[in-house]
Amino acid sequence: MKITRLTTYRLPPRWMFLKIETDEGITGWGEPVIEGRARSVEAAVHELSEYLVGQDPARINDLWQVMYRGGFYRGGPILMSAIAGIDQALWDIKGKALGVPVYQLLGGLVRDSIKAYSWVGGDRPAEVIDGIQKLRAIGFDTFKLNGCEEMGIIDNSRKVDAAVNTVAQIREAFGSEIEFGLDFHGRVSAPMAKVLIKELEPYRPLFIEEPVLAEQAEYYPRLAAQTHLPIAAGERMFSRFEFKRVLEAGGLAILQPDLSHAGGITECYKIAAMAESYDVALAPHCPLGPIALAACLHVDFVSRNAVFQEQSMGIHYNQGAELLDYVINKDDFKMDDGHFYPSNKPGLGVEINEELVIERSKNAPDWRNPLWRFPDGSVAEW
Ligand SMILES: O=C(O)[C@H](O)[C@@H](O)[C@@H](O)[C@H](O)CO
Ligand SMILES: [Mg+2]
Repeated sequence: MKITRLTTYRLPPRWMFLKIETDEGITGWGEPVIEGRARSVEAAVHELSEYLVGQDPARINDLWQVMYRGGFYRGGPILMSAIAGIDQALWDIKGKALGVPVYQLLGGLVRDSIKAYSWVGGDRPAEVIDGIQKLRAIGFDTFKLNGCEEMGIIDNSRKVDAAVNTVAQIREAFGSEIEFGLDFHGRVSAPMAKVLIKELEPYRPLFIEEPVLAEQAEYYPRLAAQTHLPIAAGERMFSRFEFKRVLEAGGLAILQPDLSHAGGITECYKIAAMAESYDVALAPHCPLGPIALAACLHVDFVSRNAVFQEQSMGIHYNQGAELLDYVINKDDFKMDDGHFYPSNKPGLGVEINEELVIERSKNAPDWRNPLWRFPDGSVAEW
C-alpha cells in the first residue's frame, strides 16, 4: 500500500482534520491542530507530506522517526501537532486495513470503560453550579473549571477569596457527590500558586492543573511538597523527552499529554508507559474534536494508569460546531453513566461526514484565544 494524498480541512469551531488517502482506497483521518495556530500546523503537515506521499503507511514507526528526526530541528507545538495528526491517520489506516480497532493493535483492552469529565464555567469561572447540575443530569460526576481569573504575579486577597468562594460554593451545593479539577491554566505565578493551593486545599479539588506554566516545571516538585492535592500537567509538553524530565523531577501525579499535540498515538502510548513506571496517572488532554478524542480513548483503553478522559461536549470553546457534529454515527462515542466504552469498529472507529467537512471548511474561522491584559496594560496569561 502507498500513501497518495494528504488533505487538510480547517473547520469550525477551531479544529483541523487531515485525510490521508492510499492507492488501495483505504483512507485515514487525523486531527493535527494547535488551537489558535491551525494554519501553522497545516503548513507543517504539507511540508511533511512531501516525504510521506509514496511511502508505505503501515510503517508507522519509521515514518514517525523520519518526521521527528529527519528535519534536524524537532519538537514544539507546531511540528509535534502535525506529526500527531498524521500519526493518528496512519493508525486509522492500519486498523482499517487489518479490520481491527487500534486498541487491539496495542495489545487489547486493559479496561471495559473510561470515566469522562466535562468543563464547566467558561474562561472565567461563572455559573458553575448550574453547569454541574445540567451535566449531572446526563450522568457526569466529574468536572473541570478554571481555578481563577487573571492572576497577577503577586495578587491580592480579593482574587484569592474569589477563587476560594467558587469552590466553596461547589462543595456547599454538592458535597462529595461530585469531583472537580481546577485548571490554573498557566495563569498563576509560582508564588501565587503556593498561596492559592494552600487556600483551596480544604475543598479537596480532584487535581490542580497547570499550577504554573510548563516553562516553570521546576516548581512542580516544590508545589507538590507543600500540598496533598494531586498536581496535573502536560497539555503544553510535546514529546516523551519533555515528559521524561518532569517524571524524573517528580511532583506530577497526573500526566495530561494531548493526543493532537504530543506526537499522536505512537508517542502518547510511550508517554503513558513512562508515567506508569513512575506510578503517575494518565488523563489525556482533549478540548478538541472527535478524531482527537478517539485517539485518546484508544490509548486510555490500553493504559492501566489512565484515570479519566477530558472531552469537549459543551466546552466554552465549541462555538459554531459541537464535538460530534462531523461524525456520521454518534454512537461511535458510546457513553453511559459518564463513561466511554470501546467501539469495535476498525481503525480509530470514527466515520467522518466528509461532505459536511468539505462544506464547513469553506468558512473556517481563524480562531484565536483572547489576549488578556492587566489593568496596568501588561499582558496577562489567559
Ligand atoms: O485543560 C484544557 O482543556 C486546556 O487548558 C484548554 O483550556 C486549552 O488547551 C485551550 O484549548 C487552549 O486554546
Ligand atoms: Mg488545561
